[in-house]
Amino acid sequence: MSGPFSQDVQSAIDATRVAVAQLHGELTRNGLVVWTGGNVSGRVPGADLFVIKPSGVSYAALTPENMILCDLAGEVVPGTPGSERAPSSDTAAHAYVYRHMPEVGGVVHTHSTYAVAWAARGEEIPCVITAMADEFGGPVPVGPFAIIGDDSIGRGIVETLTGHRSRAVLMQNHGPFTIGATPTDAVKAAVMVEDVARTVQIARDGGSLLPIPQEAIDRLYDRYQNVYGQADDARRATPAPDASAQEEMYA
Ligand SMILES: O=C(CO)[C@@H](O)[C@H](O)COP(=O)(O)O
Repeated sequence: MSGPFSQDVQSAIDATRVAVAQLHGELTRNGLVVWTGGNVSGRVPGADLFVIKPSGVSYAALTPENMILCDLAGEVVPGTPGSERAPSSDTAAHAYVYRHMPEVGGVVHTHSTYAVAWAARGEEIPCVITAMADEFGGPVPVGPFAIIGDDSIGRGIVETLTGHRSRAVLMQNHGPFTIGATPTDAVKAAVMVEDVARTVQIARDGGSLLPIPQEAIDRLYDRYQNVYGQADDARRATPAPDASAQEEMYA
């Protein structure tokens, strides 16, 4: 798709630019990145397009106008604001996720310390606290080692998270990638995965971890996804994998 766009699509692009630019501020506010590491993208509702940050640009300099509009092949849409700059080095990975997971509206990558430490060990985060059962419905899985810049990271994310309750994957030796129904939802998952990575690490440093029975994990997850919060919460737009599929995976 190339411009000029219909008024509806242009409005959606403009709103996505604002949201994605602002959400980068959450990565720095929550201490999930240093310098120019990490990135947020958002699908443009109603169009085969997404918005992502330019590569290697200071967080303080990110604005709606310098966000970059891409098609779902990961190509920059020429002639649009920001298109003169190189997009994020993870653009191909984000594009792959949007192509293969139509329910996903936002993708986030950070280098948050504790999550990266689990990724460096290639170790999934076990589900030993209720906050994890609520948010991720089980352990946070590890994805394969993948080279930056092509489809490999995207393939690893999609292969690992398809049919999985978790909206976060720890790409081995690299770090967390999270998905969500919206860009905000994906940023929330990035904040939460660092929080649980830190807490579980501290717990394990202090002694043995106590597992939560699968049946309790299922109940906590179901309640958090379907009862907690408000009925119009964006994450409700994404149907969660059913419990039986999860049980097979954990068997
Ligand atoms: O780890 C990586 C590359 O996967 C990134 O997080 C970079 O650290 C930030 O890259 P840009 O989005 O600025 O290109």
